[in-house]
Amino acid sequence: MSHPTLAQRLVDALLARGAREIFGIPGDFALPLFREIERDGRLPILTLAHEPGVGFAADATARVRGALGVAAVTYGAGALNLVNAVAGAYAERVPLVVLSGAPAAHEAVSGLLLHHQVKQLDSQWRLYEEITADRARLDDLERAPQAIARVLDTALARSRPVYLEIPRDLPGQPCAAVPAPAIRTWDAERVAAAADELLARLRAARDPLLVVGVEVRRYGLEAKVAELARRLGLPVITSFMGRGLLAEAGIPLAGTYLGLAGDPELSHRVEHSDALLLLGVIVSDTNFAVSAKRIDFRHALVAYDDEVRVGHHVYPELPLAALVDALLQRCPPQARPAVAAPPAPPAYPQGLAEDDEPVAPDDIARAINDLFARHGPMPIASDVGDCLFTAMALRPSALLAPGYYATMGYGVPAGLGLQQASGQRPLILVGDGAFQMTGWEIGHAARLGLDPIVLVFNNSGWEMLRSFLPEGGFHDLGRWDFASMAGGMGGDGHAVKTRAELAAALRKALATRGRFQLIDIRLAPGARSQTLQRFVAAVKRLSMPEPA
Ligand SMILES: Cc1ncc(Cc2csc(CCOP(=O)(O)OP(=O)(O)O)c2C)c(N)n1
Ligand SMILES: [Mg+2]
Repeated sequence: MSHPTLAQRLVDALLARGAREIFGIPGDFALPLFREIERDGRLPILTLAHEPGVGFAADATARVRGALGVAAVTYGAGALNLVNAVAGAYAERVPLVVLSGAPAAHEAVSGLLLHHQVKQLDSQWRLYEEITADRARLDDLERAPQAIARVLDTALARSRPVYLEIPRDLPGQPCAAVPAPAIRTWDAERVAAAADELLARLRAARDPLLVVGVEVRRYGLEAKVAELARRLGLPVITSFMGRGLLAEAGIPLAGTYLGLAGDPELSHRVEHSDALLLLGVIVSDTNFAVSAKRIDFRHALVAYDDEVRVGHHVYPELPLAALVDALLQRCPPQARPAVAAPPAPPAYPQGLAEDDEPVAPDDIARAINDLFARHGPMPIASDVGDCLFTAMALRPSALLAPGYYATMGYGVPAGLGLQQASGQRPLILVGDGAFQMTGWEIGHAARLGLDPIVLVFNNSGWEMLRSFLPEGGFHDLGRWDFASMAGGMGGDGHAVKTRAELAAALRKALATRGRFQLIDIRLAPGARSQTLQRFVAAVKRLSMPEPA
């Protein structure tokens, strides 16, 4: 029996921390790593066309499972192509592992400039420091096991991307075992003090509210947080980024806070609550910028990024999971303090008129809500653009979207990763502009055994940008016929203009398995969702100084 190799030990460690596949594109600096991983056979390598897609797909698998997602690339051109997806994973708290091939030690000292090299041989190493929570160069086989364990455990503990650089002469070399996943520890007394203070504030409040954000999913806490909301009798609101959270937790959601762009009653309650508990919420402009009344976060109760703030009290190094457990321990099931009735759940638009009227974005929301009402919710991957604003009008369902980092190109690759990780057929919402970036990854769906339903909001331009700055011819993209391209990529295309055609295409797509379905929705130029229109009006209102 030959001694286990560095690659096999790396696969052991990734499997032990929840990875179940690797998305990747090799290059000569990564071929030995790919060969050793394929020989090992426990982590399938799923290849795509372009590294941004690799990163977004791996990101989606991490979000779905609440475990490590893995992207493997070559040194230089590959790893630098991946940067934007990794940056998005950092901003949105995703435990994405980057495996990059690298020159062998003897090449590094050859005195030659190496192909794919940028400024210095370690330029890539330095670039990745800024977009990862930890990194290691596995160039010393004695120290590699500890380094791998430290870096992968950091990815999970901080729910952030990490980077491992593997010189191409080492993947097949014998290597000792990697330590098992570390068990997180924390200061129990500190957790108790934070939980006691939080509960005292909530129980003394006139209108306590719970807002849930991305960390609740990243740390697998949706069920516990739903139970906590039940026991505390707290209305549950999601942040813009947290849309889709607790959708399957069997708890009435009061809606999504969108400030001036959202439900006025809900926004008013959030902005005037005297005990706003933010669990795992990124306090960002996309979540809170369009507030009519600036929320004073100094008086909010904020638990985010391993820190709990109660007014001016700060409790550091305090994992969200530990806090939630401590709160549950202090609120036995029978305790249910009386609090004001939760806001009425939002009414989701449905009942699409199947007529010859041209499709508008809100008709797409109606059609999807009708579909969910008939067949149950489907998981959704959404790109950036009006499709994401339209998604705010959908009935609750699992939603993957770059709501904070807001990069285009996420939707289609993430939909592939979503179906790969969940086994559930997803809907993918994507604009024509974003589809032009990474939508072509859909051509790999058949080979990977995936069959998403893709809804292209084809409005012939960058409509979201145009809504912010109408003048300028640089928003126009021309009308692309995506429907006719689907067949050549192994799927079925449906070009629709009217609401009746949209409803029929959705029914046909739902009934067709084994081939991706692309519904090319020819929107009238300038057609926008109500949510986007309200968002733009809110931004304009807030950016205009109040008249004297
Ligand atoms: C990688 C990247 N480059 C540019 C931009 C900036 C942007 C934000 S929204 C947008 C237009 C999106 O057009 P699309 O047709 O997809 O959707 P729609 O607005 O509904 O028509 C751009 C160019 C971002 N966010 N990410
Ligand atoms: Mg567009």
